[in-house]
Amino acid sequence: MSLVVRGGIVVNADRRFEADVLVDAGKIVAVGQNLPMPTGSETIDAGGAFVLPGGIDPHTHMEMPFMGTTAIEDFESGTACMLAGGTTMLVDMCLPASQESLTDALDHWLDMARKAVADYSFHVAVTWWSDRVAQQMAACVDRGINSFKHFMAYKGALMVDDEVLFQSFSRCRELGALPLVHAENGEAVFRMQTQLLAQGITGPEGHALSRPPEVEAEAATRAIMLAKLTGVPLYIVHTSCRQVHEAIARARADGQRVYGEPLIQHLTLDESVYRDVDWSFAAARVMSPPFRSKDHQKSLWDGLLAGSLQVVATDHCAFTIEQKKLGLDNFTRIPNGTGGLEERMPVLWDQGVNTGRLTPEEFVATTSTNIARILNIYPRKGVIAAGADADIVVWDPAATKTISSSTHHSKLDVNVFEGMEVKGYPAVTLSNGRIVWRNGSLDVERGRGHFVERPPMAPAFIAQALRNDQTRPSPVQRQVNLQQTP
Ligand SMILES: NC(=O)NCCC(=O)O
Ligand SMILES: [Zn+2]
Ligand SMILES: [Zn+2]
Repeated sequence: MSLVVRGGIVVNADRRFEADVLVDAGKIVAVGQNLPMPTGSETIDAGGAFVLPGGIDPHTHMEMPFMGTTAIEDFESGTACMLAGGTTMLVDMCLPASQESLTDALDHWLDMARKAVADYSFHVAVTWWSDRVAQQMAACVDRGINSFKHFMAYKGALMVDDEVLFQSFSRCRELGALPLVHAENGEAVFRMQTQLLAQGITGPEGHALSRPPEVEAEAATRAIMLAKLTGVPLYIVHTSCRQVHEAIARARADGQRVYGEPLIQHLTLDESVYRDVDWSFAAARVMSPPFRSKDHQKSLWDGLLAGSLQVVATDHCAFTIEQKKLGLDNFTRIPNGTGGLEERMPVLWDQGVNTGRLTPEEFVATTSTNIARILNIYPRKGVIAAGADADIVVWDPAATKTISSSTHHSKLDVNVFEGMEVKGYPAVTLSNGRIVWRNGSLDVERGRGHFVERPPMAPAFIAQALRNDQTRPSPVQRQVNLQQTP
């Protein structure tokens, strides 16, 4: 069915303008003023509100098996709650176990995601290495995956060493696929955890103490150098601190394509939570990297403004208080992860746009357009333009809401933004041309989401390939004159 979003101000990453948006068969078919209405089409009156491309959250963990339990958000509840907050696509982490085939894991994640109510894609993790993994990476690329995740932390579980990083980054370069890293030195974390436990520190404060910014900075710098050596762009997930932001900015100033992804949690919540006397309150906020000081937060905001950090994500990984209690007497066993899928856009608008840190255009860039470009799905996603998927948010900058676990749509029993008042909220969300959120209620259908295939060789890779070619090592041609050799 066709519909028209009338009377709004379209905001794309490059500009804003008054326009109607005509939608048919799940696609935007025209953007302009006084568009003719096809007979029988529905009208959504935007009433002067902003009309934005739907958000893309490039970092989530639905149903993730982790630390002896499984994250409770599933693809149905996760994609539903994100629509309520204006996000219309997520990219989840598909995690093969050690020795498991990457394509088998991809099949498993595709199967779990069948119930999604909105669009999704996957980064596939490389958790071990062999020639078979190199072949399976190519098979994943053939199936629409153009990014591979590497964990430099979680010793004894997902963590990989420098050999795997070097091999996998090199393979990514051959395939035109983007390597992602969780940058924390897992060995240093493990040693510090052991020391802290020996000192009798067993509560959630130990989590933050065992993962200071230095463990993140060391790993991020190492990954950046390995990306330089292997000639591949790099994406650093959950960039949480000044040191990593500065390492990314330095690398970019030095001609490397490195992307940084702060989370909405790290931008707005600080480390004081881990010293709360209420164990459940502190444990609910345990995630890696941990929340940081206000100085680090400022650096992340500055990075978004400067363009040295490009994307705001959530790393939505939902564990209930009951699940967190696995670590009641040992912080190293508290399942790591927090939620944010539904809150990312409103909190970023409230603390970014309403404070003048971001323009509405920069808000669109950091929640949608930049990641669509990085993941090579632009302009299908990330823009309000003819031909794009009709993932559209009518954004009311005057709407207010107090965030609470009692009203959110996630399966979680806590909300790390509990009590936060935000101004700026989605009035209507369209997913593939269908109204899925209006007047504060969801109207979603299990299985309506599509797997979004992402082709390799994004423009950054084509440019990088040229540079790699021009800087290819070459042998010295020598004339060997045996007669003159003594
Ligand atoms: N971030 C976190 O604490 N949990 C999810 C797994 C990961 O991304 O490291
Ligand atoms: Zn991580
Ligand atoms: Zn994650």
